[in-house]
Amino acid sequence: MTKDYMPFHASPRKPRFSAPAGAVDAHCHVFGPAAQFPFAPERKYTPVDASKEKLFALRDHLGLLRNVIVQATCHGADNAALVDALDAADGLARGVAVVNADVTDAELRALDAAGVRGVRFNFVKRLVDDTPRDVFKAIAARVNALGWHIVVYFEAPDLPDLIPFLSELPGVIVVDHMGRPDVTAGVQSEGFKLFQSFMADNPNIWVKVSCPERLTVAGPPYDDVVPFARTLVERFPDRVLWGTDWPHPNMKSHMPDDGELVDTIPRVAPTEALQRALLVDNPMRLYWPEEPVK
Ligand SMILES: O=C(O)/C=C(\CC(=O)C(=O)O)C(=O)O
Repeated sequence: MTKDYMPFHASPRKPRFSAPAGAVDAHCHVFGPAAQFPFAPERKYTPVDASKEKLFALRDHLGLLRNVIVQATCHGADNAALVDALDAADGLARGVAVVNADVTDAELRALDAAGVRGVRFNFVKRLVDDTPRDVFKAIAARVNALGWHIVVYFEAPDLPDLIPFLSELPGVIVVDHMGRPDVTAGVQSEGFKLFQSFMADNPNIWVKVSCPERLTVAGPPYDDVVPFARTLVERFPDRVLWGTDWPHPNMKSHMPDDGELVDTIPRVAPTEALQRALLVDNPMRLYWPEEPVK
């Protein structure tokens, strides 16, 4: 395990907020178990095992119904642990994979059959080595043909450089963790305005209003992050997703209580209509389009 790695919260409290029926945790991970699914040799961190059983128990404890499990960098492009979790989820989980340029069409089809609906491109330098943009473009075209979308993870200072590239990618693009704004700069900052105009100019850009625990400087209950998420939910109500980010790898300041994270939802989505869009309608449209939402 990475030195000083913080394990996930052992006993999160029950949220006070009751999520609407059918709510989706649209950003979470499974790690290992390493004995069965070894971590990637090129990884930048080694986490504590975070099993599918623990993830599904947390889902139930928090009053959520479904998960979108996102491949994390510690497993590289080996999606075996992700597929194992999808197989065990009884249709209640979908996945976002990581693939290399040499992935075969048969491997992509197998991931699709397992419930993968997106591919993740990671630009965060502490997590990955650089991937040439032509490689990402080629992968994007191939997964677009399967009807998948693209999830991108970057930090706010990298957005100006990435905009031309991201604008060329086909299909829906989902930005992780609000593009990691500097919350100390405030919602009126140039950086956050740029992010919003990027969304306004490109109707295919969606955003996860997730990860207050990583973005905060003030700490729980995340008063400094809530205005950012609320701004995006109110301005782009049909293009926002929410997720726990469990098991919160690489946290340094504190380990969040997942019950408290759920309780930020009514603060970022203050009406029932916004909560339903954020937690049910939007993720269902992207990940379970074949299921009628009641
Ligand atoms: O949980 C997250 O989304 C964020 C991560 C880890 C990650 O994304 C990865 O390893 O792929 C982070 O900021 O360290």
